[in-house]
Amino acid sequence: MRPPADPSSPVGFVLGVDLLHIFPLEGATFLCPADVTDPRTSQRILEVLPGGRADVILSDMAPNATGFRDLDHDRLISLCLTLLSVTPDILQPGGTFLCKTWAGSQSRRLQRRLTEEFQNVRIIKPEASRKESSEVYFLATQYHRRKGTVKQ
Ligand SMILES: C[S@@+](CC[C@H](N)C(=O)[O-])C[C@H]1O[C@@H](n2cnc3c(N)ncnc32)[C@H](O)[C@@H]1O
Repeated sequence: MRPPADPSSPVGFVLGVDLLHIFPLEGATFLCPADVTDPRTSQRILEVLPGGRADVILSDMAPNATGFRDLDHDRLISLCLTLLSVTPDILQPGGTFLCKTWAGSQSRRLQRRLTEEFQNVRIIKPEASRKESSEVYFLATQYHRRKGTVKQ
């Protein structure tokens, strides 16, 4: 997501990416079908984003649930880590990363990785998220890249 340079202007740039077809939505651009785990998708995102950078990466991605809680958790964490691995190419320094997870044993691993790259990392449970669901979101702000990461 790229908010307007002039805050009084209501126009930003929103780019949606999904494996599935997304119906057109006024004011948004979509890359679909596109798999964020495919390096060609990062390339396409860079080509479409104005200035080649996003201020916010927001992920509600989830794999199709198998019903095996641990497996589903691991697959979703892996998806979040893959997305995090492309942030050096896409996210503006100072930017924000929000991703959905299902709570489980690998959550700490994701949290650790986020803490290496962002100044602030919080776990949030939005009001709209059902209380009985294990869904929680990681909100990471003030992106500074991992020490030693060199942008190509
Ligand atoms: C919980 S749904 C999100 C739905 C969407 N936020 C909405 O309100 O319609 C999870 C979405 O993640 C997408 N997804 C899962 N794995 C993906 C991947 N590797 N690349 C891109 N999208 C993926 C799925 O196709 C699905 O549409």
